[in-house]
Amino acid sequence: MNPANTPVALGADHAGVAMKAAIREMLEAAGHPVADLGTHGTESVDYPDFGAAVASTVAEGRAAFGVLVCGTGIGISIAANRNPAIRCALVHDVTGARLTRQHNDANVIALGARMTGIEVALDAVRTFLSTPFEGGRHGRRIQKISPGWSAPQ
Ligand SMILES: O=C[C@H](O)[C@H](O)[C@H](O)COP(=O)(O)O
Repeated sequence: MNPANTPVALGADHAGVAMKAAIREMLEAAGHPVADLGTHGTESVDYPDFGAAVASTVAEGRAAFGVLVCGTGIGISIAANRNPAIRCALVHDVTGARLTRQHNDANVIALGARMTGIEVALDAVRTFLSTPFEGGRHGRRIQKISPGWSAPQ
C-alpha cells in the first residue's frame, strides 16, 4: 500500500488543466506532496512537454507516481511511455486503474478530460495510488517490457 505521504507528480496540457487542478486538490487534501509540473493555464500548449516532464520526475525518483491529463489521455500517455523507466497506463475507469497497478505495475496514470468524468477520474487516481502490484506471473511479464529484454529469435 502507498501511504498518504507518497509524492505524486502531475502534468496536463490545456485540455486537462481543470481536471489536473481537481486531482491536485484531492491529493493535497489527502496529504500527498504534489509536484505540479504544469501547464497552469488554458493557453494552448503541447502535451509531450508535460508527459516528458512527469516521466523524468518519476524515473529519477523525485515522485513515486505520476498523473497525466490531456484531452483523450492518449497523446500524453504515448509521450510518457517514451521514457524507458515509465509504464504509463491510459485509464477510463476504476477497474482499469486497479488492474494496471495489480498486473502492470504502472507508475503513471493518464486520463482524458474530454473522455472521463471528474468523479470517475478522482476515484481512478485514488484507486491507482492505493493498489499494490501483485507480482508473481506479472513480474515475469513486466521484465519482458523492460529495457534490455528482447524476444527470443
Ligand atoms: O492526445 C492528445 C490530447 O488529447 C490533446 O489534449 C489534444 O490533441 C489537444 O487538442 P486541441 O489542441 O485541439 O485542444
